[in-house]
Amino acid sequence: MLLAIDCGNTNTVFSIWDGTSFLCTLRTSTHHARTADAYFTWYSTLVKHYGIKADITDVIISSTVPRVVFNLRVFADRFFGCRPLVVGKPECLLPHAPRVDPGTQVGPDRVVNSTGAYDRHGGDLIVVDFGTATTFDVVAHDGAYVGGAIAPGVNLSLEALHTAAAALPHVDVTKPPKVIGTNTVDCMQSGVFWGYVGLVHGICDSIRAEYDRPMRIIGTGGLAPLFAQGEMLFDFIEDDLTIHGLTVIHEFNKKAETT
Ligand SMILES: Nc1ncnc2c1ncn2[C@@H]1O[C@H](COP(=O)(O)OP(=O)(O)OP(=O)(O)O)[C@@H](O)[C@H]1O
Ligand SMILES: CC(C)(CO)[C@@H](O)C(=O)NCCC(=O)O
Ligand SMILES: [K+]
Repeated sequence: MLLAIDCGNTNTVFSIWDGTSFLCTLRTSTHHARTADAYFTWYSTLVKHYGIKADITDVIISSTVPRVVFNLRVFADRFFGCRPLVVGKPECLLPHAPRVDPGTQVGPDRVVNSTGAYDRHGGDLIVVDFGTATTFDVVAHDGAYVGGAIAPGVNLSLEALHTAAAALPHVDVTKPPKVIGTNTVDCMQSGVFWGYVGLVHGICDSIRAEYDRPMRIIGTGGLAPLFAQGEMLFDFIEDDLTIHGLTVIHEFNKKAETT
């Protein structure tokens, strides 16, 4: 069985894939100081809680935080006796190499999202991921990541408002009842919610104008469903795109090993 690990700047997701379906998905905050033993304590407690019989033989990791990879490697080696595949390392083969400026280190999550989206939908896509950053990944007709855009994440923007302005409270993102807010919280939520709706529309329209073929748009990340509410931003919404992409890359490497 495969343990797929998606480490973002805010959250880390572990998902167990038995080759047909995901047995469980576990989420924790990302901390570079978390040790291999701490990962295992957390992991084994939850796996036991859910009554899952997981015989992990393989581990694949995508990490936007380079420092966490060391402890995750130790975790894989110590508890599952395996050498993990790490997306972005030379030994981890990709079905489609990114086509970007020389020397660019594309975020592994963006490469993995592109792979997962291409596997499900074919090429000519824009993948919009609402994580710590809001990223736009352009997937070419052949499945390669060929660029995109990086904007501040939704929660980051709300946090920045609260941090920089003494009179602005901490608020959670939600769709406000109206655009014209009549109290501080509604005004902040309006600015961020409608601001991001406009940002996603604007960037996707501009990408489409710059790209020479029709494109479909896929929304992913925890906040995609919120932004999709009645706004016609996406052709598809997928909550497991990054983890799915990891299973595709793992499969690709397994096949390459045996041929
Ligand atoms: N299934 C879900 N339903 C509702 N909210 C969710 C869900 N998954 C995540 N969230 C929330 O949505 C936000 C975005 O989650 P997501 O996992 O896409 O990115 P993140 O973990 O914030 O960022 P990163 O992946 O960069 O660490 C988070 O604040 C998270 O608490
Ligand atoms: C943009 C983030 C932070 C989104 O998780 C990540 O993909 C990243 O660190 N990227 C590196 C730069 C790039 O993708 O071009
Ligand atoms: K993510």
